Amino acid sequence: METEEKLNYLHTEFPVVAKEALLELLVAFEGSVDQTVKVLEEQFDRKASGTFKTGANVKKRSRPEPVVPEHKDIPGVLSSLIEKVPEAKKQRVSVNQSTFNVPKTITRDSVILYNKQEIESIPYLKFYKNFLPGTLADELLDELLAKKVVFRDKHFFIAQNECHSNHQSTVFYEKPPVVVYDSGFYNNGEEMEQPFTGNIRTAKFLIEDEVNEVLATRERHPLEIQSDWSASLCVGNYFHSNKNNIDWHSDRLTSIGPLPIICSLNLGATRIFRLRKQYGKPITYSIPLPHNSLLIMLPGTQEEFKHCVPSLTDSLHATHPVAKEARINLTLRMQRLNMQRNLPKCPLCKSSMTLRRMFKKPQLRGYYFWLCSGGYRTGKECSGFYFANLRDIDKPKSKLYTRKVSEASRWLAPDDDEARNAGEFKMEDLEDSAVQ
Ligand SMILES: O=C(O)CCC(=O)C(=O)O
Ligand SMILES: [Fe+2]
Repeated sequence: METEEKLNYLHTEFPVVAKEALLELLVAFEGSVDQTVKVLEEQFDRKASGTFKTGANVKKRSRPEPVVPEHKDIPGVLSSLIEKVPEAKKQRVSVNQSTFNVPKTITRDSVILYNKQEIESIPYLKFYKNFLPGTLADELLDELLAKKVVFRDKHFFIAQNECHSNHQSTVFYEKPPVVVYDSGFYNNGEEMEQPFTGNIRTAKFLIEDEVNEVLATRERHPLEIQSDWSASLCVGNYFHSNKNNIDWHSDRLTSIGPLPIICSLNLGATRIFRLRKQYGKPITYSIPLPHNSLLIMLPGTQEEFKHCVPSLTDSLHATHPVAKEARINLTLRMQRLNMQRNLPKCPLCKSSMTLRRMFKKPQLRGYYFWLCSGGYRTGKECSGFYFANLRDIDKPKSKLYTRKVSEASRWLAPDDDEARNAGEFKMEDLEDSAVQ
């Protein structure tokens, strides 16, 4: 049988498993359909679209069995399946100066990370399968599926063209927000924010405990939050089907500050989440995020990487017994409230400004700056710019901008020798690379 025929056969038998995953298994078993089928049978019902095998614990509603979070890599659907591949064939992949110990590449520029160990080979990530007690995750999913109407399109402008997102979003807050997330970017002028529900609050407490345990093991950079981490808001994204996606971006720092922690809780269908370094060799990491998985993006992730959820056919790795193709992603974030009280206004047009970090030129990489966001909101482009001086970021009153690069805040990744060795910054460097 030709590979294509084998794949078609496997796909008919296990329609819930994406072809990309089937191909990977097939290759790992050197083309043996029998062996591939054996491994697949351990995790999936044959010809049972959308239904995962739950072993002895088959439940009336085909729900995965509730699991008490142990915060270890609890064996689960795709990951355990891939772990059974005889030889994980690790190789070192060099990403610019960073050398992560990551698993086998699918192509030279694309790596799939399936389990905790593989995902955490990227030092900015923490991953937990079945993070919440199963009943809580299921209830949260049901609750959010029923709240479909509160999720709306986001509107914005790119190069003066009005755009709207291809997925729907909302923002949940602890109480009426002291400061609306991203100066109202998410609510597009409409009342869109929702109060935290009991289930979101419970999930938030469990996530906060985990984050604070992780933080206790790390050294903190002075620009990071210095207190305990506590999520003041939760951005919800609703992907009705595989056609919905979120484009490449890094999360806006304007209200959550530099070096933020963002916790991404996944409910419903398993979709691929992609990460790509902002500079250097363009390797893409693909991470299937199943129902009730938690991905913690540690400080530096937004600075160093872009991420997306593609709508390619292979992005849907598995449907969910209840949600089918629908996926809801909650990202918990902590606002830097004092910083938001002191956000600068554009020196040219007085609009609000967004906080970004330079990454293209090694001499400039790492400097934070403010850029006028007028164009993004209204379509009227404006090039208002300041360097960001974030030294007093958590003080109630502070001046967070400067025109002097010598006063600007900078963060470089620990392995970014290219930037460290790049020499002095020159004003000409700024002219052609500040706006990116
Ligand atoms: O849905 C996801 O996994 C990512 C969501 C995201 O990137 C965002 O809300 O900024
Ligand atoms: Fe994001």
